[in-house]
Amino acid sequence: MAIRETLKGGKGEVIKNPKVFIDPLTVFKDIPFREDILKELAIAVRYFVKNSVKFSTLFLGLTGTGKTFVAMYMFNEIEEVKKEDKDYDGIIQAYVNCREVGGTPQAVLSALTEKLTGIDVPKHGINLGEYIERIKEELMHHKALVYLDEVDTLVKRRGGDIVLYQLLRVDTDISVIMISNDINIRDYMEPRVLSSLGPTVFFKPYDAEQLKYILSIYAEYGLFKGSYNDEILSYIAAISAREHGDARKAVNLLFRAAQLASGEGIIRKDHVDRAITEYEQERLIEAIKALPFHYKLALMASIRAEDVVTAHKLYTDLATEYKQKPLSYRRFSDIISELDMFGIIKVKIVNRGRAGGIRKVIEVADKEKIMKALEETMQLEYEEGL
Ligand SMILES: Nc1ncnc2c1ncn2[C@@H]1O[C@H](COP(=O)(O)OP(=O)(O)OP(=O)(O)O)[C@@H](O)[C@H]1O
Repeated sequence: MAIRETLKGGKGEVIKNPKVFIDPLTVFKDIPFREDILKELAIAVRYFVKNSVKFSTLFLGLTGTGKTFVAMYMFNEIEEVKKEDKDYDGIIQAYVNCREVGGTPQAVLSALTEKLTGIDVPKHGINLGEYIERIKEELMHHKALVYLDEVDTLVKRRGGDIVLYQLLRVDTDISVIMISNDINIRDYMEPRVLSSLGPTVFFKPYDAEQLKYILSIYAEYGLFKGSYNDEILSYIAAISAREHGDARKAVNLLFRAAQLASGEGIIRKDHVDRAITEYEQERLIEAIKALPFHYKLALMASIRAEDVVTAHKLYTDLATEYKQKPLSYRRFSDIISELDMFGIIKVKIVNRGRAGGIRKVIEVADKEKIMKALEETMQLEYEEGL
């Protein structure tokens, strides 16, 4: 019976329109707290379209500060303006997430060429200059606006910044918006790349007040009236502003809490607390999946062992099993300390009393979940040759 109620979405339902949370760009008419950035960008785009003044810009800011949101909003607005203003007719837009396509210069350039020309291009066996040539050819009669998201993954690859340089300097009408959440991205660029890069736009973290306002819009469009109150929004906003003002976290927490409250008609603090616990666990799993291979081996050994000495023995066996040269005890100990600092494991120093010396005892919470995450990624990495 309860399932039928849930299927029908009747009494006690909290979420009016989930699309607001899943695809917010379909709802947001403008983007609060990012109006100035959007206006400046719109002016640059207009000069580019109407007066052929090329531009490039770097959106820089921590995660969840609205960089991709602003870029995609602009993308959509330009597509709309195309319908009204003839000058925009010949504009081609291409959005590429550098990490998602693989991050290498080859992968990014082939994805970009494909998007700009609309033709499949080989992903291997063709040199980088040829991609640029194909882009140039296509852009003899068009102008292109290129969005390179997570561009830090490209820049950190060998030759990655040179690809950017070529794109920025190519003798065609191409403007580039780059997006990065790595604040140090510019340290990875050669001086000549840096000097051809346009201005950097900083996305400041939202404060609790701003996050609350943002949440109130999601709640207004996405939730039923009366299913939330001011305190709940303030609570989520305060928590999301604590590390840094991450709107993604705030919106996710509200959506998850609303799902947990489904059937109960109102979001309570304990729904939010459960959503936070889940969120933190997911983050931990993500962090574990992103660890370097030997850290994963060390973590796996730590789960099975009680102290650091035993863990090192197990680690050595594991490394051999995975055909890796084991690291020394000293280096292993450093890794263990780092895992402790990340909060993934806990190392406690226990005095052995009269026998002398100390024993470093390892404690790991959520062993099963961590093990599962490790097994999933390690096998893959191993098969792909690390
Ligand atoms: N000003 C805003 N108004 C409404 N929602 C926002 C705003 N800023 C961010 N968001 C929400 O936060 C989510 C994350 O933002 P976005 O994808 O732009 O992050 P980002 O800065 O690109 O971070 P990352 O570097 O992690 O990709 C968006 O999908 C959107 O739901």
